[in-house]
Amino acid sequence: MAKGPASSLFWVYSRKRSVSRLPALLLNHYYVGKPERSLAPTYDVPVRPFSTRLVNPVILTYFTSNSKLSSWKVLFPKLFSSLDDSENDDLKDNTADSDFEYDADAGKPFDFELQNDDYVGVSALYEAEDDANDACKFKKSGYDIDADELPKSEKYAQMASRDPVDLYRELRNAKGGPNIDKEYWETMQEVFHYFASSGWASNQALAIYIGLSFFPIAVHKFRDFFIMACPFDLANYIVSLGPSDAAVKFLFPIFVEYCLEKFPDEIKKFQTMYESADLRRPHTWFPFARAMKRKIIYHCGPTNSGKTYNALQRFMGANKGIYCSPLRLLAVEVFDKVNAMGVYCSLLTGQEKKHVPFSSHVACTVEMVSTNELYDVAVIDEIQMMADAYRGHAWTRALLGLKADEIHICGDPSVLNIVRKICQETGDELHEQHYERFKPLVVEAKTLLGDLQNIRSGDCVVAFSRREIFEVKLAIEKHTKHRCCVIYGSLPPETRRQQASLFNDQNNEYDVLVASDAVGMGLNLNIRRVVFNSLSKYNGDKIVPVPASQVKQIAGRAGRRGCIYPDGLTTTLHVDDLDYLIDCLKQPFDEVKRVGLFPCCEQIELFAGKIPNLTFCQLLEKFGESCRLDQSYFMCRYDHIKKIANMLDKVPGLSLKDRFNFSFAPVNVRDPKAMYHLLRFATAYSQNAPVNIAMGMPKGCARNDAELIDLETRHQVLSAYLWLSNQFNEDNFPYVKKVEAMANDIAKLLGQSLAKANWKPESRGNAAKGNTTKKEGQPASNNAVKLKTEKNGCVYARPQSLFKLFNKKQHEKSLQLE
Ligand SMILES: Nc1ncnc2c1ncn2[C@@H]1O[C@H](COP(=O)(O)OP(=O)(O)OP(=O)(O)O)[C@@H](O)[C@H]1O
Repeated sequence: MAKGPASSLFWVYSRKRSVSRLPALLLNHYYVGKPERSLAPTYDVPVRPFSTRLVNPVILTYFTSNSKLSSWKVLFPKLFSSLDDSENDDLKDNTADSDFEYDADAGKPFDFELQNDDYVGVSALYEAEDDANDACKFKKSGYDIDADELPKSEKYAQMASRDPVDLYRELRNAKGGPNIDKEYWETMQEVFHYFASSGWASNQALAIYIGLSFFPIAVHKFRDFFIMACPFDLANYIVSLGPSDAAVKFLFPIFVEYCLEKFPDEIKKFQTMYESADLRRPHTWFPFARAMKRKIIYHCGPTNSGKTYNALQRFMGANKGIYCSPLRLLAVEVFDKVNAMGVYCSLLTGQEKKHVPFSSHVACTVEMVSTNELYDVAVIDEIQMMADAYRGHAWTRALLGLKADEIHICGDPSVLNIVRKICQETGDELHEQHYERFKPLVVEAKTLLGDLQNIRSGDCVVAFSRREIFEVKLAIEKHTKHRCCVIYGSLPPETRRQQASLFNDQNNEYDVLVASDAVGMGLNLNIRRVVFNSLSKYNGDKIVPVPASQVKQIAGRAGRRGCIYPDGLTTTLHVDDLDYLIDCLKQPFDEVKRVGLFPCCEQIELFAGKIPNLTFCQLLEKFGESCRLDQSYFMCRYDHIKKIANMLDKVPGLSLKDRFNFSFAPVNVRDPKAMYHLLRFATAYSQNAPVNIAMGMPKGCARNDAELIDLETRHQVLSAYLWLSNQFNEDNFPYVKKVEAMANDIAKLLGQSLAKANWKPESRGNAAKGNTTKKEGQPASNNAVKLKTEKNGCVYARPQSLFKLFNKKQHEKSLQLE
């Protein structure tokens, strides 16, 4: 039986005799103040401890914040409990029943923590009442005061302090229809609507195994029950609170009582699910690594400080080593470099396996790392990616599971503290080596004054969308003598490398690089100055400022040691962005509090065994809803995986493991063509037929943006084929050689197309529909002019300086205080 607060809760609940221990446990948990671990994964809403700060704090806040009532600072909070009278009596006395193994602290007087924001509504309510000062007449034990004689505030105070169990019992035993008028009824509806959408309440409900998906249904039923049975004074009080956090916190313990009684089956079901979706203590998943005494060396510093270089020295000197890379591109670079230095090294990425005879070393992408093999030295590059919302789990798994005597991890300081914590749990010995940048990065205050004609040789212009990248390239090539290379995420690694070499080579006309954030990692480039075209980007939802850590990482690419421009410069295109850039560079690294995890296939299989008859997509969803995590971890986002899983639900004959593997295939889920091919592959595989590629080669270079996007998609499909051939039995994927050749040819075509690209870019959606707005040969000049107009027309949402924002907030606060 798991020992989390939630499980202990259920344990007491499910034991008939000890039902009345429930409040004691809740109380203790609150009293201790810091739960050992979070109850469930919550992605946006911070996980709060389950507590009894539910009813009484409303009144307590009032009492404790009122100097006249200071004698009420220490109170016995009323507990909420089961409905068994005999057992409740024990609690009402606040005396511990030794049979029930009460915690010694249960029922002791304590100060409630004040959470002013939460209770603002109620405090304001009290303040509005002149007669509030008389509240000290009210005694907690004095329920015998005639309620009708009390001023309104006292009535509310009395109501707020009532035992939720008593209240629930009254409601349950109430006879007849609702006692409230229409206006009240509407406000009550709003209150329950607020309750149903409260992240706090849904999180707290997990403690009694009311899952997130069942929570709204439970609230709905509770609402119907409550409104039908609600007496006037109670309705009056709820209406006075209105749809507010105070109302939620008042209602919640009554809701708990209601759920415990009404939904035992649902609770039991969710408990079973909950217990099989256990992602706590992930370090124990790797017993062999735990049996080793590993030495972890954290190479900690900013970009271009020599971290990876030093780690690779140890890697090359080892008898057997593994290098784990964040990108395929970087794995290939290390593979080439190490072999060139005479150390036999194989390559292992999702798409390619290159076995070098007699090799004792391997360069792989971090997802491909083996936790079965034993190594002398392992290197995990860019360890801060542990916090990545999508891929973080791969780094976490590598750090926890690698069987290596010595593990070198390279990265910025953002994850230093959490790595320290993890090492304490794993028992590994941690050594820290701190680094400084070889040469400081200099910010050019002049900027480009909004004019791309101020671009110079060796500049890298960074833009955060494919569209912007091509617009900038077009403008530069139109208005200056410079030629541009291009690097962005959806280009194949081979093309990115080709573009990087073209830019690095001093003997050609390509002297400017236009790139997305993909330039921030992995490529050694001869960049003299990084120029930010903009500092906002679309995050799939809205336009947001580029995070400071990313700005640092990208700016840090300027002036790398060993390149022809060792002094790094950075600036912005527009003067208005300069403050934000400077702020970002000045900021210390944000400390990462949680790192990513994702269940392995076996964990999902185990979970599936508990709740049969669900599709794979539903299984993933349920797992995400019900899984438990320690405080240092979050479950990685899996919306893209779910999209593929959802599509494949229509393909019969695939095992759960097949579905799991297919769902991780590296395709852009927003690209319908790529998704279509993936579906085709899965269908053929499910029928045990040879999976064919069914895709021809394009005749030549792309002549417009739609054709360029088409090339990118084709490469992606080929890449997915190769990836799948490595996950499944190769017999099912018999065209690997052909596909490899096609992928190489397309990567080359892409390179050639980029060199010629002088057309106006389109969005992927338009291109996919074949909706080309620009025909071949259309003059580029109009586009460049349009580009300027768009810029002036505020298409770009400029991020504000963080310090300015901070000062503004401070100013607003002081005004509010005044
Ligand atoms: N001691 C050294 N001798 C020669 N070259 C070095 C040395 N240390 C680092 N370099 C070179 O400096 C450049 C930056 O080093 P490295 O890649 O190790 O930095 P980093 O801190 O890991 O940066 P990033 O995180 O951006 O990769 C590389 O080209 C590397 O080869």
